[in-house]
Amino acid sequence: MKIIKVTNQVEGGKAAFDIIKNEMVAGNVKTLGLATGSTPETLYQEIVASDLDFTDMNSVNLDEYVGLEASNDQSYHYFMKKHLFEAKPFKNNYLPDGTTSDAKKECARYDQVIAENPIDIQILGIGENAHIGFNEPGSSFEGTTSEVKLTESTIAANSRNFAKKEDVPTHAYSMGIKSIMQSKKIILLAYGEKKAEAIFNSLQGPVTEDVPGSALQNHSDVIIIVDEAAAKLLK
Ligand SMILES: N[C@@H]1[C@@H](O)[C@H](O)[C@@H](COP(=O)(O)O)O[C@@H]1O
Repeated sequence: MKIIKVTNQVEGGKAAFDIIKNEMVAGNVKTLGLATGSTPETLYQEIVASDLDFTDMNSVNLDEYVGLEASNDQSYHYFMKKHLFEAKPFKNNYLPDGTTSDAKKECARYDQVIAENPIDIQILGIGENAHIGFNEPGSSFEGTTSEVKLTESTIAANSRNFAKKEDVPTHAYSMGIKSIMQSKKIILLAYGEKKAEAIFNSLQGPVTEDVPGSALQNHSDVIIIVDEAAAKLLK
């Protein structure tokens, strides 16, 4: 596990961009695993401002809220379009379909998408409770795509993006930890003091399903990009 400390989120976006660019130039990337949330926004800004071409590449996103149409401005489809896909077209962009009510079928479909598009580099943010994707504490490390019930703390944290807390969906489809761990390379980004505990527990605490991010300790190629505040509990 390599830890890169940066001064702020803009520098973090640049550091992640440089890694992705080098891997792309070396011909190592066919499929990029993407994340939502405010954390990867500066990385996406770097990509948009660059001359990198994604038209031969595929993207696979981690998750989507259940019940939100792609046109809903709170959906992760919408987020990705706005922050990346509109400016940088890919061959295919895959996300779970939040409007499908047949959860079993949708999760099987998404597992198939992941199997057909092995992820070369997976970008991750982390929740304050150390969730990755939407895999909340207690999620199995052997899990594949599933419908997840969001915890109260995740709903509270994510409510800042919604008009009111009641608008936050209670469920999401999320890629499982097993699938995340099958990515060849993982870049986890975290900024701000609110993430300090999650970063410490994930990187230096025991490896346990109570801390989803701690699964990353078992991966052979993980790069953590953190600012001082998120790194402040690390020893
Ligand atoms: N499902 C997403 C995660 O993938 C993301 O890492 C997390 C943190 O969001 P933020 O980057 O806005 O702090 O939020 C959501 O729950």
